[in-house]
Amino acid sequence: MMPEIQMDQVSMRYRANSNEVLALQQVSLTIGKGEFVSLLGPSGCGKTTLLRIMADLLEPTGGTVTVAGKTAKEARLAQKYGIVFQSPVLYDWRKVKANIAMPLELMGLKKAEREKKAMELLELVGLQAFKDKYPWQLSGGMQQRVAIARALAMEPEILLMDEPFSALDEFSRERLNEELLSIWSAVRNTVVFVTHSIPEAIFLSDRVFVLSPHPGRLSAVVEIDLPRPRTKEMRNSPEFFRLIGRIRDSFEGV
Ligand SMILES: Nc1ncnc2c1ncn2[C@@H]1O[C@H](COP(=O)(O)OP(=O)(O)OP(=O)(O)O)[C@@H](O)[C@H]1O
Repeated sequence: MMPEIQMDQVSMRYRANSNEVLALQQVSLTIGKGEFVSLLGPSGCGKTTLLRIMADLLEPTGGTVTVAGKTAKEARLAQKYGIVFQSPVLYDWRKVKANIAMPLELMGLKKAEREKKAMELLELVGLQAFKDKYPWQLSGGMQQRVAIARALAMEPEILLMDEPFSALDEFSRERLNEELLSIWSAVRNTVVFVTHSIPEAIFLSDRVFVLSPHPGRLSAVVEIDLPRPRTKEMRNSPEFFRLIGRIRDSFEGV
């Protein structure tokens, strides 16, 4: 496995007024190129902090981060990242296709190239029929698919997703999990997915990094040996329940 993201003894200490919070304590991990991993843990364990450090949106107070042999900052400047946030950050005044084409426009691509690429991305996320709608005319799940398509527009080597489906109902969320895997099977980049849902982390990932709070640290790494492609029937399999049990156990004693 070729390493894509390496974190060595990464710590993050926040200072708020006179209080200090140790959000991450000496986290070391390696994520392989083309791997799908989840960062899983209860609220406040430092998942978002860890993701932001990977993306160079936040500088750690200790430790080092290496991304594809570069520093996180170099990787950011080389546009290695696509990011999807919890609530889709879309431009309300732009139609769906124009939202997806936005990064391509900023890169100075010609109109014909932008159109072609935007249509490919719309097809990838199954939203061709909605290309001329405005974001507010779509459901929450569809908006998040637009945000995913836009994050993929620059063909990022790494896709960082911060609880992208947590605002959706359980049914939409499970469907979006399946759709995300089908998109990923076409793209096959490295994905780091933040969630506090154990079944979501299992269903999606090759490996699950379990974090525990106060201070935030890596408490377990669980290999998900379910075959791919993953199917919804797998959610009811004994293997799936065994993995849920294993991850629950790794939280105990925290
Ligand atoms: N800017 C900040 N200033 C001070 N403390 C912060 C700041 N950001 C986060 N923290 C604290 O750091 C810890 C980790 O926060 P973080 O948001 O990374 O956790 P999380 O696991 O992503 O939580 P959630 O699932 O609720 O989003 C928490 O105790 C939080 O209160």
